[in-house]
Amino acid sequence: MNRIKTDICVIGAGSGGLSVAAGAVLMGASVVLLEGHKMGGDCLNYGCVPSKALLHAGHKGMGWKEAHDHVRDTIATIEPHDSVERFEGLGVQVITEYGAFISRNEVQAGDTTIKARRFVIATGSSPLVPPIPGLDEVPYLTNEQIFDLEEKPDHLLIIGAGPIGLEMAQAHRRLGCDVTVIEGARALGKDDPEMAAQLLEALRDEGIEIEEEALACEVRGKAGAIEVEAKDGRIFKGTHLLVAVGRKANIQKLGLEKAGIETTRVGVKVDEGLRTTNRKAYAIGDAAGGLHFTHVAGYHAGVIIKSMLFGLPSKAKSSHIPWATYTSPEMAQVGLTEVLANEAHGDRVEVARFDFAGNDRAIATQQAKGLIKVMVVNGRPVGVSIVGPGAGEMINLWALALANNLKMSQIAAMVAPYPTMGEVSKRAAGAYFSPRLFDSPRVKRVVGFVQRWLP
Ligand SMILES: Cc1cc2nc3c(=O)[nH]c(=O)nc-3n(C[C@H](O)[C@H](O)[C@H](O)COP(=O)(O)OP(=O)(O)OC[C@H]3O[C@@H](n4cnc5c(N)ncnc54)[C@H](O)[C@@H]3O)c2cc1C
Ligand SMILES: NC(=O)c1ccc[n+]([C@@H]2O[C@H](COP(=O)([O-])OP(=O)(O)OC[C@H]3O[C@@H](n4cnc5c(N)ncnc54)[C@H](O)[C@@H]3O)[C@@H](O)[C@H]2O)c1
Repeated sequence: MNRIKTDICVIGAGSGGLSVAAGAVLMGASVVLLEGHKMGGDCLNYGCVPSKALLHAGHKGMGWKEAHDHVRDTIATIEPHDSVERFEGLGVQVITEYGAFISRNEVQAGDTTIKARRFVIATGSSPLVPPIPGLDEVPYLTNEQIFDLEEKPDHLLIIGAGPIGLEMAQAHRRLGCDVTVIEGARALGKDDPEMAAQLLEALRDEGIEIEEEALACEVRGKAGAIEVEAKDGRIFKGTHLLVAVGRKANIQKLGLEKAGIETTRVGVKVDEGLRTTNRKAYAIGDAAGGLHFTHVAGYHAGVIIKSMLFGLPSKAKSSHIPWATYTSPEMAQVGLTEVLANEAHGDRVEVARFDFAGNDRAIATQQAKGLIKVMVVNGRPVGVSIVGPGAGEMINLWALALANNLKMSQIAAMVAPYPTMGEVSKRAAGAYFSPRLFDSPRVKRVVGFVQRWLP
């Protein structure tokens, strides 16, 4: 039995845990990092990276085998960055075992007991498998198996039309599969309905069946012949089944009760500074149960490093966190949607819109279908929704604006190169000021007066 003492023990080497470990060790703390499965976590192995690689393969029209080789090559190219070797090179002590608390300040990992001044729970999440009758008797896939499918499904059924369901729907459709998505409520329910409608129309136009208000209630069949029955009796038939109905935090086997760490319905209970009910322990990323994104796990890492290493007050916010769905067209959001902005700010919300049809580059490159909406309160953006080609890149500007509480006048003051798709952001800011400048009798009076007197 080994015993180790360290400043910081990080449990989980995914997006969040790796960022904490690297940051903390480079700033002088001693760090032990525990990983029970694959370095890089969900994002590298079963999430962001393979899904974006498979979508790319679909967009490029690759064949099934080529597409899956591309997925494997992409992971292999990025893997060294997240590897045990790299982290040991940085000075982190990596233990490739699952860890669990045995007391308030000790974690057991294999035959090693780690006593640390601070712990970080960065154990991520797993696919939620709902208790749908019959599901446990048919072969089904989750994000942990779908990227390893050797054979091409003739007809992929997908339960859940969130980002996982729809990204996988488009990737598989473009790789030549029939695809039916079965959604219990509204597809892309967390996004702006007007934006989602444009994306759903595009997906349906390429032959993806998306059935909304179809709560899956029973699953039957066998490999190659699967049936999903919805609550209203509709029956969907396919050869393969992907379950993509959300996530559950990996917190069951952590011995949290031994450390006095409480949980909620969605993850570890944390305060604004991501501290758990045990003051020595923090929880970040998917394990903390909030927004499930790699960049959120990375942001959380920064928040707790400030507090753990420097003892400074530090709070995690979510009002400036962007996200994107990487279908074609893409859809992106930061801050409040129009509905949420209206709920929060009522009549004070003004919505500035600009259609991609008015963007010259979009016209020239045949990508003129898309929309940006900016929700503005007192001259500052509080939310931005974009659907269209490159939406995930365009949202960066607005993520900067919301993170720094910039004004619309500062966006309007930016000169954007012509012709770029990114000009839509400036034009949206322009749309906010246009009525104030061009429809204002006062402005017209002032200009008339000045013109009479100017030499
Ligand atoms: C299909 C899919 C696509 C996605 N696409 C995107 C995207 O495009 N953009 C985006 O921002 N997000 C995306 N996400 C979400 C993103 O993957 C997660 O939000 C992110 O990985 C969370 O990081 P994390 O560090 O909290 O957890 P993870 O990356 O899951 O890492 C947790 C690690 O902890 C390990 N672990 C668990 N328990 C223990 C233990 N007891 N001891 C030791 N180790 C343990 C696990 O093995 C794992 O390696 C996607 C997710 C999926 C499923
Ligand atoms: N591009 C990205 O950034 C990206 C991509 C994929 C995943 N992710 C992250 O992963 C998380 C999980 O994604 P997800 O798509 O699994 O979850 P989700 O919660 O976003 O969507 C799941 C959908 O399944 C539906 N559903 C639930 N039970 C059902 C049933 N019995 N029958 C039919 N429909 C049912 C829900 O109504 C919901 O619309 C996302 O919230 C996101 O944070 C991000």
